[in-house]
Amino acid sequence: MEIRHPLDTRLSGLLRGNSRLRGVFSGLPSPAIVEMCAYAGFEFIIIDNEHGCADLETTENMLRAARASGIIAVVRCLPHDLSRVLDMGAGAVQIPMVSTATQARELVEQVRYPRVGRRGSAFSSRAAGYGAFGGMEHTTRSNEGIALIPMIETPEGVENAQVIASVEGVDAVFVGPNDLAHAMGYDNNWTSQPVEAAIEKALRAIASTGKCAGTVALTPEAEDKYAAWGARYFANVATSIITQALRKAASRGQDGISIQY
Ligand SMILES: C[C@H](O)CC(=O)C(=O)O
Repeated sequence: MEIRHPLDTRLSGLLRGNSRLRGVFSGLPSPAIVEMCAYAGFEFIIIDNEHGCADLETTENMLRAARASGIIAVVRCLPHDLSRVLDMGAGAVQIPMVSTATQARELVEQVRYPRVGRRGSAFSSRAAGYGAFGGMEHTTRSNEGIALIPMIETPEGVENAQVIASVEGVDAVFVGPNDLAHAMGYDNNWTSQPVEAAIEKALRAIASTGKCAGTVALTPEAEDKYAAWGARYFANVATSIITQALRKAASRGQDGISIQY
């Protein structure tokens, strides 16, 4: 019998490659949405534990659905949830509101076991196969394979994009355009010129370090524009896609309006 390791470490390798990666944020607390995104053809899903109502148990079941269906799972969570999210088997974590290299280094400490960082041990957790893949095997697989993706969402973060991306142990940096627009005083108008200029500045700075840059891309045109600025990791928003499709169906195809996220 072939046994699949519960801790999926594929993303860290892909982030070091050259190809574009496409995924979706999902605020919906459901293993079914994970499977739907996998069967739709997305490479990754960002299980949202910053927003939405997914609790930790549902998140663990969503990680199981990802492993079974083949899609890569990233969990977006706040730093104080990192320990439990990693123990339940997240192979990639995306952390909001990182504005300095010091904050990024602190996240590396939380995500990596000693001697690299100071993550607490739970070698009988799901991530370690409930002990079946514990010990040094688990330490090495986790320290080398878990992808850490800080999110830049403030003007300070944009200024520090290069040093944040340069932190050893950071695998990619994601620019959150909506929060950045808010922080810059443009409400959620992240297509306004000054916000676009800040997104471009951050993406170019991240890419200049050789680390993978990511952001939200809702259309192929947007993806191509951000790719020209150095991005390679693109996330759409599942709830918006679904609502938009439902609205179109409910209006018998009349209402093709694009939904904000
Ligand atoms: C879809 C996400 O909430 C993206 C994000 O954080 C943003 O600020 O934009």
